[in-house]
Amino acid sequence: MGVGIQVENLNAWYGSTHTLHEINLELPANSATALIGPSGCGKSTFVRCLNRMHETNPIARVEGNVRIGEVDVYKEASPVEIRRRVGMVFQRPNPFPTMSIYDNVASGLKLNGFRNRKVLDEVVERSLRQAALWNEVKDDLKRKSGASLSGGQQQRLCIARALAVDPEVLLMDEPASALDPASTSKIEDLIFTLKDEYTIVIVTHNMQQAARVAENTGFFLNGHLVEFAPTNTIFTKPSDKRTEDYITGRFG
Ligand SMILES: Nc1ncnc2c1ncn2[C@@H]1O[C@H](COP(=O)(O)OP(=O)(O)OP(=O)(O)O)[C@@H](O)[C@H]1O
Repeated sequence: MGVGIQVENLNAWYGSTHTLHEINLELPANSATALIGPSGCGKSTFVRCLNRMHETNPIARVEGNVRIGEVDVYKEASPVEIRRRVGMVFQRPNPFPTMSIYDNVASGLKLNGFRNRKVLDEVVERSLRQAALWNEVKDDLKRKSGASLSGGQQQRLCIARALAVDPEVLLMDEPASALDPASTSKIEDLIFTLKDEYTIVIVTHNMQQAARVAENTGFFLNGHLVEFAPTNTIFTKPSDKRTEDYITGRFG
């Protein structure tokens, strides 16, 4: 099941550059939230703070509180534990190129010491079905490598890999921006069905995509969260002039 995310007074830096300023936000469980805003406004930095990826950069720093369900991300859990609970999918599909499709999906479990073949088989099938890829790859699971799939299939493989460790939250940083329209549409359909079981945060430059998949949308500008509201409100009656200027294409 997905869990809610609470963010309080979140600030982030790269070196001495203050990149995120006092972000306060509550993301409901089992829903999709879209994050929009012009390039460089801090969307990726924000999602990377949710699963402690930000701190993998030696010059990066975070202050503030993030709760994923009941867990205080920065005080009560290790980065490894948080990254198991909070899966991530990136703009460019990044399957392990030399591993088979099967091993790509099973990699997280194997890393955690799972060896039971039957359990692994079940998890691989379930994850590939959830990612709507099973039917396309089931006959070549151990024969084909992750890199031999099309871009759209690779991205669904990465989604399957993220789901295999049973996360509660799925962060998707522009997951469809490198894909063609048909593959994009598959990813959007997937987001729609995955919401039943996971809480989803999706960074997107595509406002139609935000409108199609997300219940709520947050608009970032220069490291500030300008507005957070039901997606329909953001696109039809934004309360801040800057949001209106952005969605009507006056800047960005
Ligand atoms: N590794 C890094 N080191 C230093 N500064 C960084 C790093 N990554 C991002 N930044 C800076 O932090 C700010 C926010 O970047 P971020 O990637 O979070 O924005 P974004 O809204 O996701 O942009 P885009 O839509 O182009 O992906 C930018 O000014 C960027 O230059």
